[in-house]
Amino acid sequence: MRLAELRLENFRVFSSLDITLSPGINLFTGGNGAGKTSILEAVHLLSHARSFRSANRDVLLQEGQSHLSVFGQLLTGADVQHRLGLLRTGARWQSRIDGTQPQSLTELLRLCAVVCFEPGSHALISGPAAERRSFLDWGLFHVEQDFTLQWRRHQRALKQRNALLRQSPRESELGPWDIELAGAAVVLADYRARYLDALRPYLVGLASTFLSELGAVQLSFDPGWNADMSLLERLQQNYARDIARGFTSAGAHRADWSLRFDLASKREHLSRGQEKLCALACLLAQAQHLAHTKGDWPIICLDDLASELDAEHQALVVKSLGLDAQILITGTETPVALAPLIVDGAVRRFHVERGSVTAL
Ligand SMILES: Nc1ncnc2c1ncn2[C@@H]1O[C@H](COP(=O)(O)OP(=O)(O)OP(=O)(O)O)[C@@H](O)[C@H]1O
Repeated sequence: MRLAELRLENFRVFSSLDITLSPGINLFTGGNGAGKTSILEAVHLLSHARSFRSANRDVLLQEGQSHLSVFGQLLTGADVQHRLGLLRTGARWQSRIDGTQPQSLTELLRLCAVVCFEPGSHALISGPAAERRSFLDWGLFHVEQDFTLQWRRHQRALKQRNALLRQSPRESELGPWDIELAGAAVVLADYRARYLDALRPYLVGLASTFLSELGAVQLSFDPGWNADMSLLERLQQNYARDIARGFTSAGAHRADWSLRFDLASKREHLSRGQEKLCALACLLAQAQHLAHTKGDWPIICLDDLASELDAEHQALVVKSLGLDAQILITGTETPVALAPLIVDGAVRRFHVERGSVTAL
């Protein structure tokens, strides 16, 4: 899929922006604070309904303005066209698909898939487990129709059980919620384990290309509870502890996964640059898997590529990008790895300067 056009109004430094994007590589260069990352942030917003740099969507609104909009004309691999919009008026956010308001924002997010590598992406490797869970869950949202339903069922059961735990319940009162929660958690764990299995060949390939010095890579999955007993038994065994703490201590909400290299057995053995390459391998593996399962590449955003990776790794990354994928890259300078592609005319270049963008 690709964005043919991106329009922004009152989005961060951009009062008004309207750009036509190439279906292939798009490069945005400009000085610090020009607004390059904000363009990728807007594209990411159409896919995730949140920014990758702040949990607070209010900061996206241009200082002093009361409304903002992000509009994208999306073309899918099957040549289907959609006009996607996210609007904020006052404190209210609304979504639009082809001019009408969908029943839920999920409909819009399902249409547009964007994978984004940015300076904070190393959190996927070194950050909390929640980062890695949402990586799996985002991929599953796009490849498994039923996943969202199951995820919501699990969230509901967890919320109810936790609410009950805070009221010092009798053990018998927890029973029905244990059954509901354990049932939903087992389904989620199964989805997640299978998804990680499906990613494995892509991830192993990319990780060994980007990080060949670290030897073979192993992937492991932790569903969020020990396999020595069922989750239902575990929940029952943890009653006293869960009631004392007021929350459920084991289950799919504690799931995690990890990558381990033969020659760097602990995560702490990785340099910051290696963590970033590892995260990039995960994100591109997710993009490749999505392309092969859905027959359509997600849009790939690479923020500040040249300052994140050395020239050798930039070249490896550029080589491993899907030829059919739309790619948006930012940088204060042109990344060296893109120079040959620019000579071939394969890159559409834009100059960004404090809130305005010029196609070069
Ligand atoms: N809500 C806002 N309203 C107005 N301007 C904003 C808002 N949020 C950020 N800015 C401005 O937008 C610019 C930041 O843009 P962005 O982070 O996209 O720049 P960049 O080109 O990626 O910079 P760098 O190369 O330094 O990372 C800054 O000039 C900042 O002051």
